[in-house]
Amino acid sequence: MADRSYDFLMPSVNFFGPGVISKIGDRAKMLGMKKPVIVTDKFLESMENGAVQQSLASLKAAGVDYVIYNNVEPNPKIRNIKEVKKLYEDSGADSIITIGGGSAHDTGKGAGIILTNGDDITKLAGIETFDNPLPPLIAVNTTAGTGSELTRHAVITNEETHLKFVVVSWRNIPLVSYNDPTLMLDVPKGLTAATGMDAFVQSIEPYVSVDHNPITDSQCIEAIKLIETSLREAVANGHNLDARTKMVEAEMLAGMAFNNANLGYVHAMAHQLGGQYDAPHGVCCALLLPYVEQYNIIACPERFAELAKIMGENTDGLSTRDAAELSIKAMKQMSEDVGIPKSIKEIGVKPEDFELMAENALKDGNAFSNPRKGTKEDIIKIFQAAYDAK
Ligand SMILES: NC(=O)c1ccc[n+]([C@@H]2O[C@H](COP(=O)([O-])OP(=O)(O)OC[C@H]3O[C@@H](n4cnc5c(N)ncnc54)[C@H](O)[C@@H]3O)[C@@H](O)[C@H]2O)c1
Ligand SMILES: [Fe+2]
Repeated sequence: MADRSYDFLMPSVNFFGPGVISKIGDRAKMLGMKKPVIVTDKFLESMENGAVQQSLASLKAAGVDYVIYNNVEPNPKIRNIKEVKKLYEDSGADSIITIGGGSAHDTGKGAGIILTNGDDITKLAGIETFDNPLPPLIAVNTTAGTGSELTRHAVITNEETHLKFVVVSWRNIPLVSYNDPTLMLDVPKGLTAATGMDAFVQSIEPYVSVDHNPITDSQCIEAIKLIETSLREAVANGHNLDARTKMVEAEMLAGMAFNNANLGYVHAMAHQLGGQYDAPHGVCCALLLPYVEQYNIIACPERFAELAKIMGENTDGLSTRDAAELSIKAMKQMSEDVGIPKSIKEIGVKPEDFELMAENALKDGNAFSNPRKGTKEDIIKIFQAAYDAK
């Protein structure tokens, strides 16, 4: 473990539970918001009685004016944050409300960053790279999920270079976030699986990260237990409110854990697949997870043996190493059960891109907390293993 001094970041306020969204108008007013830009996409805007329509009704009832940006794209691009900035300035807005999954929140954070810190966000990749606070930001979360509604990360894709980069700052943490599981009841199976696997990976990577501490460990352990008992059910039976609620609790715990203990090579490599092929983030993470962690086992076998137990494997009488291997088996089983494809080949990844993606993965901010230090050749081998998987 690294030295024992660390900052610990928590969301300031998260309103949690069925129906909490109905109060957003009053809260926005309490925060002094007069005209927020609503950052979302057309699909979410059109959902009958969905997160956007419920939020707008509540804002109207509270007398809060708004303008809508409805062009959020998955793996949000620099053009998206510039469009939000322009709308904000042209309309005389004073705040931001993001409604959606990680892409909506990161678009809102990215726009907030360039509104107060200059136009070129590519210069701000890294940790604590800017000084000025973002405009007031509320995040209404509709996936379980990235945890972006409460994290200090903004993940943006440069559409010209196809590089996905992360701007990390405590100033990115939304002032207020909403996690109302009733907004997630109609998330389709594939999206439930992909976003749930993202939360799963975000509870495993901080657990084995070099930056883990007892607080993040407890968050990871509880998140994994919740995911083990509820993700399969949420995929099989989306209208099960109990399973959806547990998945939201899990994604929040995972978000808080990686906000502090950071991630690892799964995310560093998944960002390359997202940037290069515009592939869904959770699917990329799930496809890489067992192969990265197989590589990581020798760095902390006892942590992986503990993971196996937490995931419900019977490790009685096994050596630490054999128990650790069971955690990899459990990761693969979870992916298979929720219907994730088997290999990165199936999502169109091309081996000729491995070398460049490996180079860039090692520069990604998430690479530094990985428990085993790899070379470019190691990362290429991991991509190859995830490609050959059957
Ligand atoms: N900032 C962070 O801390 C952080 C952490 C992990 C991942 N991310 C980033 O977040 C992005 C992925 O976010 P995501 O996985 O939440 O997906 P997303 O935000 O990209 O949304 C994917 C799709 O799901 C739809 N959708 C969202 N909510 C829905 C609902 N309730 N019902 C039906 N459809 C719904 C959206 O319209 C969209 O088309 C990636 O860019 C990833 O890199 C950010
Ligand atoms: Fe993630």
